[in-house]
Amino acid sequence: MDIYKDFHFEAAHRLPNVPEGHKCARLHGHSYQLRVTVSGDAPEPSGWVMDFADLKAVIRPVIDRLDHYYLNDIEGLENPTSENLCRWIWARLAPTLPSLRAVEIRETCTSGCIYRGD
Ligand SMILES: Nc1nc2c(c(=O)[nH]1)N=C([C@H](O)[C@H](O)COP(=O)(O)OP(=O)(O)OP(=O)(O)O)CN2
Ligand SMILES: [Zn+2]
Repeated sequence: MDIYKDFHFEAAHRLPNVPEGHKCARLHGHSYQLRVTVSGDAPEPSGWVMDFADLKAVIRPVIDRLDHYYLNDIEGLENPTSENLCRWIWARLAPTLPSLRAVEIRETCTSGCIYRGD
């Protein structure tokens, strides 16, 4: 069974490796949406995979590192595509969240990435 928790953060970025003239080479920002999914059984007596509050507590520090920052300045996010952002978040959650199933980032209403690990 999969459960998930949604978050959002505001951040600025530019993509340094796009072709000349690409709009994303310019500094711009997004209201990022993040969904983190974990999987497991939901046995009684808890009846849950894990407490949503515990999931939130694990993810919160990662959000705090991203919210209202210029992503390119963050180590490991020098090329802050959605794909690299998913990998970066995964690497920080996986050690304390062994049941991690997916990290999803939405940059805009129409664009995003789902990462399920390598
Ligand atoms: N595979 C990827 N492609 C692009 C990424 C990315 O992270 N991975 N990022 C961008 C830009 O960050 C851009 O801000 C978002 O791109 P786009 O979806 O083209 O944005 P629009 O608001 O213009 O979308 P429309 O729905 O087409 O208006 C670019 N590509
Ligand atoms: Zn962008």
